[in-house]
Amino acid sequence: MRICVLGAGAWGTALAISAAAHPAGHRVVLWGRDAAQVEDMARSRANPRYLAGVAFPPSLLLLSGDARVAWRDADLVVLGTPMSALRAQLAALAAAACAAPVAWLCKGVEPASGFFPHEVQAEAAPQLRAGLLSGPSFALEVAQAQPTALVAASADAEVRERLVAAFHGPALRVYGNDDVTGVEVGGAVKNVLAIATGLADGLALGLNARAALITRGLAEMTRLGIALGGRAETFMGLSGLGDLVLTATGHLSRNRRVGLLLAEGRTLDEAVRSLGHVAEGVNCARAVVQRARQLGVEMPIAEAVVGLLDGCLQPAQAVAALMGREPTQEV
Ligand SMILES: NC(=O)C1=CN([C@@H]2O[C@H](COP(=O)(O)OP(=O)(O)OC[C@H]3O[C@@H](n4cnc5c(N)ncnc54)[C@H](O)[C@@H]3O)[C@@H](O)[C@H]2O)C=CC1
Ligand SMILES: O=C(CO)COP(=O)(O)O
Repeated sequence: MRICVLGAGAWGTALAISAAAHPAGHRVVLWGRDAAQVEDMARSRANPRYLAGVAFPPSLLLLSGDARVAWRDADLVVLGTPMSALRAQLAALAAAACAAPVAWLCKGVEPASGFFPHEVQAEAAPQLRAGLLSGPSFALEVAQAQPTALVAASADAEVRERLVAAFHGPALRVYGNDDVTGVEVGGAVKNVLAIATGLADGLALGLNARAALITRGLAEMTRLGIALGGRAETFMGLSGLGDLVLTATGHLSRNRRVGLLLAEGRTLDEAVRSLGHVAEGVNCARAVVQRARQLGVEMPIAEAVVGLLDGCLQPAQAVAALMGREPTQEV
């Protein structure tokens, strides 16, 4: 299969490495917008800026310049860019009449519209055959071929099958799911919740607090997802509970790291700048909460994260606000 990955950050590069090493012998092109970075990668056969210490398989092709040259022969186009690039990339693919299935990797909500990725696609590029990959997957571990399970979500069975054929392999299990809304809500909300657990851990609030945040956070994610049309069981799966546990507890998470840095007293700007990578939870927390409010869905943990990010709440006030809520039923 000919696979084109657009976006040479951590996750796009990791999946390109994984696909290029696949026993099926896929022909994989990794496209990056920064010509100098792509030149360096082609020379060093690695992406030290985003994935230090991982060598590229010999067959991986690197390209920059006109993205159409990279994807025009592809059987599958993968968008390895953040949420902020999604609308423009989809519109460009649709305008150039891309016939191959397109799958995005970004996890979040568009800040201006409050749209989840499939809603952006429905508006910007409805003619594309589309889907996404999600689930608990730190880029570095996938690039190192450590065992990982992902979800390929699409309403279109052929798109799901294409994603499975492209990526399912010895170190990567890829499960299909037609609940696109549920999978996307899990991926977006877990990033917001990871900021909360990072903050709690940074403040040394204890393991009980972390478990409470994860569990009640899962309840918030599930309430929002069901209100948007997702299925309850999706939130108990890889893109829900699975990715929430990984991101809320794993030291490789950028979103969790933002919470840890805020707990140290760093400003949000300092925290985000020090990452050198995108932290989607920072960009989309407010839009997630606004979407929930419109639907009458209660998300107190996500609301507290927004208060912290906006500077309206200090960490101790956020904890007091959550602990001071009226007693209520668990379910
Ligand atoms: N890193 C990870 O472990 C995982 C990341 N994701 C998601 O994948 C998305 C990308 O994340 P990362 O690769 O980690 O981010 P990153 O911060 O490592 O890299 C982002 C890349 O996108 C490029 N980019 C940004 N805007 C662009 C545009 N308009 N056109 C072309 N390239 C553009 C940047 O130059 C950079 O190379 C995010 O939504 C993230 O939540 C999902 C699963 C795992
Ligand atoms: O989505 C991820 C793992 O599944 C990566 O999470 P972070 O963006 O917080 O690093």
